[in-house]
Amino acid sequence: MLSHLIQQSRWLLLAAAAASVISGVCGVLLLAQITTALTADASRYGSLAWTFAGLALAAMLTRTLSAVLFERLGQHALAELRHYISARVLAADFRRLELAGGPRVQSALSEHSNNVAQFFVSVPAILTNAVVVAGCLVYMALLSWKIFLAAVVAIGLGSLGYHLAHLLAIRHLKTASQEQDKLFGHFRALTEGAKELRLNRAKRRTFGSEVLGSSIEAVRSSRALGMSIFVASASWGSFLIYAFIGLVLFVLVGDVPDRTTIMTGFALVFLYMVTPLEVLLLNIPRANLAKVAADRIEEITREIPGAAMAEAVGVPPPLRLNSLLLKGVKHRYYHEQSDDFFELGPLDLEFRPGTVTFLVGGNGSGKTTLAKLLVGLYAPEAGEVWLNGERIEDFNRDRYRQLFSAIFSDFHLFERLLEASRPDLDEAGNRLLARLHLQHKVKVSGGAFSTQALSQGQRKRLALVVACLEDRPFLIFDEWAADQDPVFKDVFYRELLPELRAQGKAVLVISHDDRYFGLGDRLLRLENGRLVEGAAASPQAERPVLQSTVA
Ligand SMILES: Nc1ncnc2c1ncn2[C@@H]1O[C@H](COP(=O)(O)OP(=O)(O)OP(=O)(O)O)[C@@H](O)[C@H]1O
Repeated sequence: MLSHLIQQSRWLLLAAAAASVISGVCGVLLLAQITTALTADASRYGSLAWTFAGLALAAMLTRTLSAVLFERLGQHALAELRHYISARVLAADFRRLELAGGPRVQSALSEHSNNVAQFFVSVPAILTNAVVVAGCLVYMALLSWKIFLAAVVAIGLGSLGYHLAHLLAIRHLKTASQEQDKLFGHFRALTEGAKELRLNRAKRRTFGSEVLGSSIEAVRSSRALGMSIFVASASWGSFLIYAFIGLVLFVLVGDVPDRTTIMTGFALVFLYMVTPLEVLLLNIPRANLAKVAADRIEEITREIPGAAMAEAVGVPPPLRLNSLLLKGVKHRYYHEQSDDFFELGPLDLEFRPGTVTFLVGGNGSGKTTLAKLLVGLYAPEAGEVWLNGERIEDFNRDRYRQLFSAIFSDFHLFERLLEASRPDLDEAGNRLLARLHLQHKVKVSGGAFSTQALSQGQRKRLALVVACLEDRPFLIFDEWAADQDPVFKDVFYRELLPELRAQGKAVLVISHDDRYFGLGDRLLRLENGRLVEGAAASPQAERPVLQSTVA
């Protein structure tokens, strides 16, 4: 992931890196100028001053250039990652997305992406300071090979300590990023469960301290521990530098004739080198954190492989429904905690245009799962789906899904009506709003609802407006009427459903409103994942069920 981002902007990255390196080189040359000026004749001051001024200016310009370029690279990487993750989520197989879970995806899109982008902020610091440190070491090597060898030993010890610390720290950083995915789930509960948390003080307290609080703490402690180990290893590096300075100044230089001048020169080099070295050692952990975040993003996106979703070029011809057959289809959910399965099917069903089918059954009997299987959100684990004589498989499932409009009980209303291809969107939308008695509350203008601050039943009517605007051949309503008042329930069952039937739509209505079951053409009953025969309409049903076939 990180290497892909680096590869993608390699030229800009190279330019930024070159600017960082030049800035570091200018820093080292400035140091050389300073040490030369300390011992130079007054006659050379003029030329030294000009060189010094030129180098200072070049250092400032190249540092600014590299910082700006890296900042741009960081923002570019962040945007790229967000595009990439969103595209993966948009294309992901629905079931795999359900399994991966929203909070982990949210975490990848926000925190992990930010941490990866931070890499591009730490790189210039690492590069510039690495050049300064390397330059100082070379300068010392020119002065004395003994000092150079001592520096090599110090660097070797520092690297070994750093490597060991790295192995330990990375474990804690990984634990922190795993815990952070869970934390995003708790953040969601914080707003989505706001009502429940306010109504029950004990629940609020327990959630705040034991669930949310402990998760925040777990992230904090693992990350703090990981970063502390890195920082401690950076301090170990600094200590080695001071030990090295001591060794050079008090042991290696010895009692030479020109001791004061030499000592002054070395002291200057060392002092000049300490800050870059510390900055260097502190920025390497950030780059490591970016690596951990990039691995996490990769792991999450691997869990949500893309389903075949060819983007149609232009407007594809609308799908027709002549017949839709489910032959022996099955779906299974595995419940890890109880180590058991819920199995739906095998189901054999046929749907034809112009029919209204009621699907009934107790809670958890598999109605919604059947709807998800029917609309192609789940690929059948066994059996076949046939549309108009064509078998539906992975390669044509996305096209097949375009046959349906569905309102599930956990439906989502988008801010904009996304059926943008209709030129009469506003007009048709407002007509439908009037039919659903919402014209005084909401308008469609500029392709969007004027408000969504409505009751749940009213929002469901907006979802119905969207479904009607989509004008698909097959409509699915998952307990749509459950939130409607008796008057509107009547409108739905007695007016809208017959109208949809008359328009030749196939309609599947998941419902518990048994007094209306007689208005359908067919009644299907699910019990524990199996379709059962002998579905009977309620005694108050309005007219007999025309058919009760399980094909
Ligand atoms: N996302 C899921 N992951 C795992 N198991 C699930 C999932 N969704 C549903 N199940 C399991 O499948 C069974 C059937 O669920 P489904 O939502 O299809 O029932 P339903 O008939 O629509 O129920 P209800 O009337 O309560 O809406 C449930 O008992 C549950 O155990």
